[in-house]
Amino acid sequence: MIRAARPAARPAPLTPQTFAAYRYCEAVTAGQARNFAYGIRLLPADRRRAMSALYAFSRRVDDIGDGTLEPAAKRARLEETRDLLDLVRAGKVPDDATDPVAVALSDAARRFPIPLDGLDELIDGVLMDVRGRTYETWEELKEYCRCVAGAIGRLSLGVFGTVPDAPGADRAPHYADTLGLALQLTNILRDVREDASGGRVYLPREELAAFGCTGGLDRGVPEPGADFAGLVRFEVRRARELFAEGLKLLPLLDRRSAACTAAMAGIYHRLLSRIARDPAAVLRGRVSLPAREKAYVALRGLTGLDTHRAARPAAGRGEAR
Ligand SMILES: CC(C)=CCC/C(C)=C/CC/C(C)=C/COP(=O)(O)OP(=O)(O)O
Repeated sequence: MIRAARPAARPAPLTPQTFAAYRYCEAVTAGQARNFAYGIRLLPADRRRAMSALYAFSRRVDDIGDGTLEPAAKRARLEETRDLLDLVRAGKVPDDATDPVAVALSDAARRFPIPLDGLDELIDGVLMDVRGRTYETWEELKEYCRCVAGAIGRLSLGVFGTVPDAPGADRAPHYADTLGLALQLTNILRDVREDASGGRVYLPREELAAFGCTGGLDRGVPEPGADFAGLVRFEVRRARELFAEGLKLLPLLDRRSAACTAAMAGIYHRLLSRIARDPAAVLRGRVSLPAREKAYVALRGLTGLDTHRAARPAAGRGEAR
């Protein structure tokens, strides 16, 4: 079980090489984490660095999956990444190794009880993508979401820790995992058209069929008679339930980790509300929040305000349901 928010012993100072490696990971995070960077920025330096290392490693895995290589080459690259992870886990990456992501992740894993097996799960999830797996039911899709997002929640919790003697702290991994599911389902709704045009359909086949949405999403034009808005509202309801459960994590975290989590979740929760108000928007393009709104949500994360709103049931907020 994860307990202390900080390692007990006074941490060793960073070597120049690990400092440079973290700088690289922080640049990747600042440049590419359009949403999550807002939360990560709220953490104290040691946790911010560790989260950047996790982000940079995850980004690499994701980029292999989303890239243009042939499936066999993608699988080979993913297995190479797994081999690198084994070296990190075994403590066999020296500070002067050439790969800054491996150096930073190794240092982070020495400082925090990060359950690195979560990164194996991420690789497994991306392998499902590469193999073109589709999902018949929510139960099946949930397994995929657990690998690619629930695992990120559990890895993050390793960096955050829980406050000492918090009642119910043993539930923290479950809440972190569930918050990851909420984020991933939101992501799947947001990217439904882009993914469909790349030949990837994540939403459960039986649910697509129940709403008559069996084709046309790649062109942004559901088939005649399809109830696309109904499908989206159904998935939004599910995502909101996952948010409500996952956000029970917040009282178990210290203020800065709670702020980071609240900012990440708050931004995605607002994205979900936008999608709920106008389901067809996801067929027209990528739904996103303006930078100033993300900054505002992050600020509210620091005060706990947005999180409480996200954790409340959504009834009566004037959105299509
Ligand atoms: C406890 C805790 C911190 C839980 C959170 C777990 C977490 C951060 C999961 C990430 C999953 C996700 C939706 C990734 C999308 O990345 P992307 O690069 O597609 O995102 P973007 O396009 O929105 O920037």
